[in-house]
Amino acid sequence: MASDRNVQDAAAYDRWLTWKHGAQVRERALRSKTGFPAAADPAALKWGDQEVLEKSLALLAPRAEELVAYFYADLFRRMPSLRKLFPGDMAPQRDRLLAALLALVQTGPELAPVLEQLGRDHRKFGVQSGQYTTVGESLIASLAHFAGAAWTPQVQQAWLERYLAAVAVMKAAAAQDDAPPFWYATVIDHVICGRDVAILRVRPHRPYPYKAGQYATIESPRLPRVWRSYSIANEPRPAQPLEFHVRAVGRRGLSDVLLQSQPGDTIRLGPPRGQVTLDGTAAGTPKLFVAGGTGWSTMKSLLRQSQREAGPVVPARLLVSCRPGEPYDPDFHQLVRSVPNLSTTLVHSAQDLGAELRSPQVHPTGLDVFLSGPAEMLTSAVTLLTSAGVPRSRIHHDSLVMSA
Ligand SMILES: NC(=O)C1=CN([C@@H]2O[C@H](COP(=O)(O)OP(=O)(O)OC[C@H]3O[C@@H](n4cnc5c(N)ncnc54)[C@H](O)[C@@H]3O)[C@@H](O)[C@H]2O)C=CC1
Repeated sequence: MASDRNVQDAAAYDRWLTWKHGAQVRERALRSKTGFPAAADPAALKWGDQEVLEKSLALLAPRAEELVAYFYADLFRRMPSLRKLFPGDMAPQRDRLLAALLALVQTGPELAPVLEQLGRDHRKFGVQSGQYTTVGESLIASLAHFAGAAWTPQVQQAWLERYLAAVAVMKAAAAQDDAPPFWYATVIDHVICGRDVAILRVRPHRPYPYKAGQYATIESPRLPRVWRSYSIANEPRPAQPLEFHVRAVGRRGLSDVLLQSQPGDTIRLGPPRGQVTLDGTAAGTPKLFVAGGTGWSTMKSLLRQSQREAGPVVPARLLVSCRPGEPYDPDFHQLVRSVPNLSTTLVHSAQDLGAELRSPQVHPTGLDVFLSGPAEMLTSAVTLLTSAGVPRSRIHHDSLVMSA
């Protein structure tokens, strides 16, 4: 029998659910009345009682993974047509939902900007407004099932309010967004650099407006409905192809599939996203660019943009942490040499990067910092820089926790 971590389609979910919980429990869950209202009144949004939600989450946490698997099984039983909106491999999807639920309870209304973006991003999946109700019904039924006797009317009310508030924010943002939900683009070429990175160039079929430092989500027909984020490594210029840096991870995920793409392949791009841009930073203030691995692509775009628009970046420092034998990018040395007053340091370990970030000359007063790389690198760099006195508001990086 499949384990709850690797069941991959609706039928397998259903078999797993029946095996795990018994047919009667499953039927009860599917029939459960959640009292789910048809729509939330946006003028009277309530976010649910924080204390009640936190207690409920703490109770559910030990079985959270099971709960999420149960939820998707329940959802696809209620509305089998929803299955086609999701990728074949549901494991990453379940992890995302779990992270989203945690953030929703822990962060509450302050999560609104993230939810707005999530709502806009869901347009590219073709989600219909009414499907949010089915998802909500299924979620409440799943929470109720796992909470057991602790599922009181008060707890249900808190979860309902929180879910409805989140969905209202997502739907409102989606309704106001008049940009295309996605763009088609044709692969021009890809060049393998080093052992396992490809520099991929694609041409969108219609203008794709973005800012240097932003990223795009990409989907390939070779792996339908799997969207992943990649920085756009060049600065925006009319009619210029977009460049992405993709490292093989060996799990037959999107990066591996993109490494096999052929000239002429059509892919889809989600709308450009991301806060790591030069917007709001003065041209003359000191800047620190910190890149880890293929996070270099974000810095490449920012450096090219600085070069084109504002002349020399003065003064600026670039720290790149990469694997031995890298940087992989054949443009790297020429580009960094061509930016006047840019001082560049290459390191090959987290420890050496930490030592550089601790060095006082790396953070002069008035500094703006731009970070891109593995999540662990972002976390440790933010901790080191803020404890060295760099204001949090001057450290720019993207969090992809709830990206769609
Ligand atoms: N491909 C893209 O367009 C972009 C990728 N990213 C993310 O950047 C990462 C890049 O992956 P790889 O190239 O495989 O990177 P990698 O695994 O080669 O790591 C790059 C460097 O990050 C540093 N690092 C790792 N963990 C650290 C920690 N805990 N503290 C401090 N430094 C640490 C290491 O020094 C390492 O050399 C991925 O997580 C990817 O999601 C971010 C932005 C854009």
